[in-house]
Amino acid sequence: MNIDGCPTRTIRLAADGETVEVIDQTRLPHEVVVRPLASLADAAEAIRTMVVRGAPLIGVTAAYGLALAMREDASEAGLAHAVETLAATRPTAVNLRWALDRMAAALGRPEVNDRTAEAYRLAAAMADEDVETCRAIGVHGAALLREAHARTGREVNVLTHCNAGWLATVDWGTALAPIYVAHDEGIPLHVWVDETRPRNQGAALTAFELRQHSIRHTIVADNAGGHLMQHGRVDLCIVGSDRTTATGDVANKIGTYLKALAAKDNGVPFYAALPSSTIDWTLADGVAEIPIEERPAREVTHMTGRAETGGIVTVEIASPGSPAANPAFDVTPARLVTGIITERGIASASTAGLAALFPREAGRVKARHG
Ligand SMILES: CSC[C@@H](O)[C@@H](O)C(=O)COP(=O)(O)O
Repeated sequence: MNIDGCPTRTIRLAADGETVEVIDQTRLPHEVVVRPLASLADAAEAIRTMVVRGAPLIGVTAAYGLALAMREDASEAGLAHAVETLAATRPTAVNLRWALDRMAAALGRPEVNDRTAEAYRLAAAMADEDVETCRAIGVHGAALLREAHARTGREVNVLTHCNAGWLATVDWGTALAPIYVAHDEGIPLHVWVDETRPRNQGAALTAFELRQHSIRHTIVADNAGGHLMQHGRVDLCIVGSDRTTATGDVANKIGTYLKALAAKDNGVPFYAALPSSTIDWTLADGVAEIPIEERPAREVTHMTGRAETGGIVTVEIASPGSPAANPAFDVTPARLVTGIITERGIASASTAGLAALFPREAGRVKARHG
């Protein structure tokens, strides 16, 4: 995608061929700052502090983090330490574990004699693969928007939560990819952007992306979705996911579940868009089994933004001294999900639906579990 007309990816290699460069998402939408990552510690810190965020981008950053780590210590112990350090950064997005397992298996092969070079090669391939996967999600999902437009004959209203756009991946995004593809085809669209408290990924990042791409959108308070759906102002919801079970339960940013409940009550189709790397084939019950990240209370009690006078400021918005809790994700049960948009097509949110699109992956787990 583009920032101010320049084609941009969220992560790339610097001119020295070793340092990794990422867009610092804690500074958006006010400033576009490229941050260099030069070590394992830098990569882990960038994921933990959400300089980079979004499940697919977390996975690719972890892959590059392993490449940076191999420069420091390419031994067996060095690899194990790097995997452990990166895996501990954020618990919910399974793409992190997926990327690390894939990298560790490839780097552990006896025929690999230069682990550093191989790690950079694999990380770059993973980044390219992510772009292709997300583009395919866009192509499949755009069919839903095309159909909605053909059915209604007017602008299609989509509601999305958090940021599952190109900033959350290497390019294109997941939930926003169908919106980009459909918009580029000329389908008239308007996106309701949930602000997404507490970190405001919707108001800050999704709105930034849509504005850069000249797509009509309106930021709404998180609590507005139900009201908009009751009044027929949402044709469909599309969200991303950080981990989806083999049975179709979808973990995504906190607040997603409430939108799905409102959608069910109002007959509004509710889709999750995700690459197959987000499916945790080992899990069957999302509510019971998906680990939910607890983030600092300060993200709830304080807010960061640009002061009307210019600089970036953090202000306290809560009653001083009151305790706050900050579960960062929730799980939407499969029964509330109309369909799952993947790189291979749209599946029903069920074991059979996902297995039909990904028979090999589903089969491997079945075999492992007997
Ligand atoms: C394509 S990204 C899908 C999800 O990762 C996204 O919806 C989300 O919840 C991101 O959460 P974040 O805490 O900003 O990393």
